[in-house]
Amino acid sequence: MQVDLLIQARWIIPVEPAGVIHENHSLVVDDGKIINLLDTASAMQKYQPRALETLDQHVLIPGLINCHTHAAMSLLSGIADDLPLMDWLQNHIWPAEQKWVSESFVRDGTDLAIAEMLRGGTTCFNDMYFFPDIAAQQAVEHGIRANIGLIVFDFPTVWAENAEAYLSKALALHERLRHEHLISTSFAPHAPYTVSDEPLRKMLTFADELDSTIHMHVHETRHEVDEQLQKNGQTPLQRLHELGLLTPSFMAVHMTQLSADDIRFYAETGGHIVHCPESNLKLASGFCPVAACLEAGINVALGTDGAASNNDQDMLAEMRVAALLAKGVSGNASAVSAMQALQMATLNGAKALGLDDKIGSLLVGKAADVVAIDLSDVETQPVFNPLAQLVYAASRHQVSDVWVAGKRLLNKRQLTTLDLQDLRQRAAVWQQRLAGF
Ligand SMILES: CSC[C@H]1O[C@@H](n2cnc3c(O)ncnc32)[C@H](O)[C@@H]1O
Ligand SMILES: [Zn+2]
Repeated sequence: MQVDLLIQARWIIPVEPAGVIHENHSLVVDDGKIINLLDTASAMQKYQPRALETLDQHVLIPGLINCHTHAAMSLLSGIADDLPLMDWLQNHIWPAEQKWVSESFVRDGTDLAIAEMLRGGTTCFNDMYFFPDIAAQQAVEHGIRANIGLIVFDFPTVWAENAEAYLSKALALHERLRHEHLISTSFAPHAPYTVSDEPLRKMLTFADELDSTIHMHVHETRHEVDEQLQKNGQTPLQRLHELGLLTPSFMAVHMTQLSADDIRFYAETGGHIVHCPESNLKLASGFCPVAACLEAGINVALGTDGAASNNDQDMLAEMRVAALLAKGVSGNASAVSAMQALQMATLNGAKALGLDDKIGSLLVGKAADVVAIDLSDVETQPVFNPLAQLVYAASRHQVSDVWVAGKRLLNKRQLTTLDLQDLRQRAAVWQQRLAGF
């Protein structure tokens, strides 16, 4: 039988079923989808591939899903470091965004982030930023999968002048992107402290009508919770629940401030958590009690956050930090195993985005969003356990090949849809512009 692509790999970790590691198996791809996963000897008998890839020192995994970022902020990496969230945001980032963020900024910044993400094995990103139309356009142009945030604030920014305008732009953009096969959308109200009740209620009506997910920063810092408690006598989570936002369509990003009661209650809502351990550590915001959340049955995905608070878009690193931090925080070396960390970076992200029928694992029938990592480097030898080497030792420089919907976007470390020299030049222009800021 003729097929588009056959990838022979030394190891394949499909993520579903959990815990399985195949050795000397092949992934068979046709028309952008996985059509079989079987031992290589049988695969070679059964299929005549139009393209054959032999990766005999590599581990194959599902594409990593960066479930929370602000891609274009890659152009702001390093402009304000070593500060707590509100100082960083109000005194540095928001003034810079107000002055510099434009369509061309978002185009160049998103391209930079897409290149970094693809070179690090990320095949899908969940974005929340100004000019989301441009982020979507760049994702389509470069062939990466993206969930685009239809942003909502309650004050004027470079994207819209008031809540009404954010919502009408959101609806128009959702309509425009509806038929893009690599693109989905979420409503993305920035945070409980930047959007008041009325626009949240309106947004929820639209989200219900369109059966849309919602993506929001929640309980990021102690300050956020204390300030809202003082103002309204409610925590942000209690307020969002009263407004009806907390459902299985809700992604709460950060969630570093959670009591045992909060965890129990949030688990009952069916909402998802997006854990961003590196950004939380760098801003000293705290940490999400991931082991307890998973134990309570909450789906926890992983994100990098923007490169201005991380300062990279490296999901392999995020996985490792998530596993190590969970062990440290819980005092339990078994908390967040290597397998759980990989699930958080793949299948759990797909579940949070409502895309687990399409991506997140290497099950037959899903899209061929696939990443190969070369474990032959001395740094990852010997390979007693490819999963442990992947999570605890491998670096993103070992990501050799990446496919999205069967299209090869990284070929032996070379990007196929982006030019590094051009990216460097565009980044340099923005660096000069912003230098005096
Ligand atoms: C709605 S556009 C995104 C908006 O969010 C800002 N931002 C980036 N990182 C964080 C964070 O960790 N918490 C809160 N807000 C953040 C970004 O600068 C944009 O203004
Ligand atoms: Zn964020």
